[in-house]
Amino acid sequence: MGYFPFFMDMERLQGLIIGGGNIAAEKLEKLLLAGASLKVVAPEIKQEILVAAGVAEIKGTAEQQNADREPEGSECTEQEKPGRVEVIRREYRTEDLDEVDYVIAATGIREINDKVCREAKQRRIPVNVVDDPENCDFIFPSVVRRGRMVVGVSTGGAGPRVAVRLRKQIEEMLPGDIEEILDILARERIRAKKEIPDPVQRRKYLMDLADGLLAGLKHGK
Ligand SMILES: C[C@@]1(CC(=O)O)C2=NC(=C\c3[nH]c(c(CCC(=O)O)c3CC(=O)O)Cc3[nH]c(c(CC(=O)O)c3CCC(=O)O)/C=C3\N/C(=C\2)[C@@H](CCC(=O)O)[C@]3(C)CC(=O)O)/[C@H]1CCC(=O)O
Ligand SMILES: NC(=O)c1ccc[n+]([C@@H]2O[C@H](COP(=O)([O-])OP(=O)(O)OC[C@H]3O[C@@H](n4cnc5c(N)ncnc54)[C@H](O)[C@@H]3O)[C@@H](O)[C@H]2O)c1
Repeated sequence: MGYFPFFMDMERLQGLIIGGGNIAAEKLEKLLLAGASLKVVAPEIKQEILVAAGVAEIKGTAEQQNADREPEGSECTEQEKPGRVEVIRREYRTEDLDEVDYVIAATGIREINDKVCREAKQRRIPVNVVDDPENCDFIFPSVVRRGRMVVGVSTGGAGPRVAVRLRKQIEEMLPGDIEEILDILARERIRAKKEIPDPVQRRKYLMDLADGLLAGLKHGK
């Protein structure tokens, strides 16, 4: 195992989640915050995933939620809000991997997860198996988001609870205005690239600006 935290632009990739239960819903929610496009394939799909896909309304009671479900064995593909979540209510098939950039196996059924994992690896599609870190090509970190800033904490699978605790500590220590600071820096960066042609001067300008904004923060908070 040798993990490296690349920060991928998820908006460019097509993801697939096999399984539509609690863990699938959690992974989906995190990926959607990064603007991901995902297909979810499972015979039973949780209400919150259907809501995210735009194929169900938020309902109050469990009875109402069950009433929303398609009869078992029905197969239907419903295209949701453009480019975000598509739900396919049936069991996994190999061809689900067609044109997919990464896949998450979250069925809780060992044979199905193993099949997804094996077939993804055959196609060199990165795979996450939620209850089998040894077979994962990528694992999920505990995430802090503040606007453009993202922190991912991983213990390499050793202790997810530790990742959660560290994430909470990082959340507490972050300056409140970090989002605004990064918005200013992003704007100034674009402007500086156009208006300060000398790279040495540009670099100094951007470094001084960043240091100044952060210093102001330290004193202001
Ligand atoms: C960080 C987070 C992100 C997320 O889920 O997106 C995440 N797990 C979280 C929480 C959490 N998960 C579990 C507990 C109970 C305590 C415990 O078991 O330790 C808690 C703690 C809690 O809930 O407080 C149970 C658990 N998790 C895994 C297994 C299987 C195994 O280890 O074999 C089992 C046992 C299942 C069982 O026994 O039945 C596996 C994985 N979980 C990972 C990620 C990956 C490695 C991350 C790392 O580097 O540490 C990895 C390898 C695969 C993956 O999922 O990618 C998310 C926190 C989100 C947040 O709040 O910030
Ligand atoms: N990674 C983590 O952080 C973590 C934490 C806790 C649990 N887990 C593990 O995650 C697994 C899933 O948990 P859950 O609570 O989401 O389970 P769940 O029972 O709520 O959901 C299982 C889903 O798999 C679907 N499914 C079953 N057979 C399928 C098939 N052939 N093709 C496609 N989909 C199929 C079901 O329809 C359902 O949507 C469990 O094994 C659990 O131990 C992982």
